[in-house]
Amino acid sequence: MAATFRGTTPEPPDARPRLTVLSGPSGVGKSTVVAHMRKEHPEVWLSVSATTRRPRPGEKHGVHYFFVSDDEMDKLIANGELLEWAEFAGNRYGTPRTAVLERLEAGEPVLLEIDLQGARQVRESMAEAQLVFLAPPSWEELVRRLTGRGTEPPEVIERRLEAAKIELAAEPEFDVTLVNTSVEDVARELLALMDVV
Ligand SMILES: Nc1ncnc2c1ncn2[C@@H]1O[C@H](COP(=O)(O)OP(=O)(O)OP(=O)(O)O)[C@@H](O)[C@H]1O
Ligand SMILES: Nc1nc2c(ncn2[C@@H]2O[C@H](COP(=O)(O)O)[C@@H](O)[C@H]2O)c(=O)[nH]1
Repeated sequence: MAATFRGTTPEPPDARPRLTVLSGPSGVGKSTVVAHMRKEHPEVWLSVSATTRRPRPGEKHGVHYFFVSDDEMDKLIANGELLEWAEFAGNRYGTPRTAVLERLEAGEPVLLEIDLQGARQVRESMAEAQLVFLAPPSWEELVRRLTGRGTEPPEVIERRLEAAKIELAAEPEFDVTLVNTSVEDVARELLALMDVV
């Protein structure tokens, strides 16, 4: 397991299922790792976020995101329905609160895939949450992955890379860093951190 860990060895996982937050710069491979992990372990519950971003080809409402209007997002925020929310590269994203709390109450392992600002909010409101940072093998590889994905125009890629500089500098705030060199290795390590295997 040590292959992709960076920094100190994490504490052994607590026996209780708890909230795990996966963050890291746009394009590092968070969704790829989570999809790989959930193929083998569908019992890991992934929160579906609300977003004002437009769907990419193939993205489905209620599966990848709840795609909402600006007005709907305003209401979710005003009504306190989000556990956390943030503006990222021109769109807003937030985690529906009730579903997360219900799953934790039911004793299920819960995973959030969110940005740095959201991770900081979760740390404030749920001190027991485990914060995992997914890092790229290098800056050049991050640029290659984000550009190679082909889902954003150049100006949006620039905004995401500007945000990535801030996110990479915040790595020490996280409990654990995993370097995404191999999707399979990182997925296995994340499962172990969540005490699923
Ligand atoms: N270990 C890896 N090696 C090579 N390519 C990878 C690896 N992990 C992910 N990728 C590729 O990198 C690109 C970005 O991955 P992905 O969309 O999962 O990133 P993300 O962190 O979820 O991004 P965002 O935060 O923008 O949603 C995809 O094309 C994916 O196939
Ligand atoms: N703070 C939150 N960030 C979120 C949430 N859902 C996703 N995200 C993060 O936004 C960026 C961009 O995502 P993309 O799908 O447009 O590429 C990425 O870092 C996601 O992890 C959320 O609910 N809250």
